[in-house]
Amino acid sequence: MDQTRIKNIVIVGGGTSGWMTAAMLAKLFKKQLNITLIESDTIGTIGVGEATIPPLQIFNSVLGISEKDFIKATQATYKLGIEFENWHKNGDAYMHAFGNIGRDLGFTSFHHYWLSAQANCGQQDHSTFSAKGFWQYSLNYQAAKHNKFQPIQTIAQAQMSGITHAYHFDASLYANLLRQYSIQRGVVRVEGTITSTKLSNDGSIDSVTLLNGDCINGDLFIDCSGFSALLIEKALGVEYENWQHWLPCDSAYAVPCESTSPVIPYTKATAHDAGWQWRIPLQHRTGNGIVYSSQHMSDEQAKQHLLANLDGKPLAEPRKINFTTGRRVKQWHKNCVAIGLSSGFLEPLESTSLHLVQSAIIRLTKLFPRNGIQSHQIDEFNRQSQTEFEQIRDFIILHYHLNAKQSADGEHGLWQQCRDMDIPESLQRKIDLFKSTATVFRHQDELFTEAAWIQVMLGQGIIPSDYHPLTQAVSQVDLTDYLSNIRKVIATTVNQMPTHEAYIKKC
Ligand SMILES: Cc1cc2nc3c(=O)[nH]c(=O)nc-3n(C[C@H](O)[C@H](O)[C@H](O)COP(=O)(O)OP(=O)(O)OC[C@H]3O[C@@H](n4cnc5c(N)ncnc54)[C@H](O)[C@@H]3O)c2cc1C
Repeated sequence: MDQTRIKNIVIVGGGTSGWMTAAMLAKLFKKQLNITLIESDTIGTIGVGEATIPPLQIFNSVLGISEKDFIKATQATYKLGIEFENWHKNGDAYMHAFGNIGRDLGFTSFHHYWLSAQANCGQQDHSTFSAKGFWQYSLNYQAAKHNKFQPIQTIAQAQMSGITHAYHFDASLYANLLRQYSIQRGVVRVEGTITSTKLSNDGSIDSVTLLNGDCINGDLFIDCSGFSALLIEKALGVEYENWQHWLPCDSAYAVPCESTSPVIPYTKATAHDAGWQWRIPLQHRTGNGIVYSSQHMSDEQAKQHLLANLDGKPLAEPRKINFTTGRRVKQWHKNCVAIGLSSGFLEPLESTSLHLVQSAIIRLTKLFPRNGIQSHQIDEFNRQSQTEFEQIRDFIILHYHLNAKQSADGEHGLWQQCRDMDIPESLQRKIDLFKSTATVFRHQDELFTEAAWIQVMLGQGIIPSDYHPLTQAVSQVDLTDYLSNIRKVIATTVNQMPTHEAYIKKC
């Protein structure tokens, strides 16, 4: 491959992915790179993507942006998990709360002890040991449902972990913050619309040309152009692997509404007949959207459903977004790396897109070419990206597949279709193992934790038929004490926490 020193970086797109990439490369590589970012005011950004998962804290901290500054600049709130309403059956609710649940004993995860206690509890204590009772052992869940928040690392006296949090934030304010940050560190911002891309003889990208005729050359191009995938697809022809047969929603309407009090510290994802609706509480407004399958719901029905189910007055007209779930077959091809929506899109259900942006940036940084781009670097980048996308895909399919919902269109309805579909073998193995032994195994770098998988599998109605034999090493009396002690510790801790709103006001 080319032995040229990689020095001139061109980022195409100024959405969240473009500015996150620019900010991190400028911070880490300092003056070693000349970074130019091209964004089009005429085209604008997608303007959604406001719920995150915990690792974003690390991203901000590497950039040196304090939590306090971030919360102020982006009107952010804290997020302790996602509540799934009507996903298993209408009327049911459960939460994917971040962080651990209970306290493991040795190598055996907490939920095995809880299942053992549940199996032996008799009639008298059924509320404590019903499936819903599991969340009494989640500090995050209890804090979320009591509208409390405080960063707590550990509860040392009980040897339990503390609060694990992410954020809800205004995506355009975050992009503004990172734009200022990047420009201060030498990133050159060019406003303009790209009309053509010139390729070199070896098929890599030589330059892009703007509507005003300016031509911008680069050694490495980062395609952050969103769903238009201007470079990776339109210029280089890299294919897209369509996953709609597993994740059939393909449309959304988004609309902000006035915020309501209290500002809750969790996202709500409420299933409806043909998809689901999100509620993302920010300090100054609530972000809402409806995600649906256009085969099962018309645009007008979706818009009306969304507007009829807002918690406050709408602040704008609902905006339509079309998407195709799937992934770019090669996210790095030649001298072009696709980051953000150009690299693929999974359902927004578990708020994973910005995390995928973050991890692609970290991966690119780790594999960053010094003298010329090597094919081994490209292959490793693509291998890791594929694994990551597939693991997250499986977790999201789990929510759709394990449902016991009735819908008006019966066997032709979305939920029946999702129940009946063949799922990836990797996911089937996980479900089978949990059903029969309550065990969850994750691959080393897998994003979603054991606690996350357990909550969604229990929440979606799996009752494991067995649990780990090591639970039998603890007497029934000790087991009861151990569980009641955890419940007490959590209740006391939550009781002492300030309300979410009070904590934000102090930021
Ligand atoms: C319905 C929905 C809900 C979502 N919810 C979440 C969520 O809760 N959490 C989460 O993490 N993610 C979510 N996402 C994903 C999230 O919105 C994106 O990952 C994030 O906004 C990054 O987008 P982007 O920067 O890749 O693309 P965009 O924001 O679309 O930016 C593309 C940029 O490229 C520029 N551009 C395009 N073409 C040209 C051209 N010809 N010339 C010059 N510039 C050009 C545009 O002007 C823009 O600046 C959601 C996505 C959807 C569709």
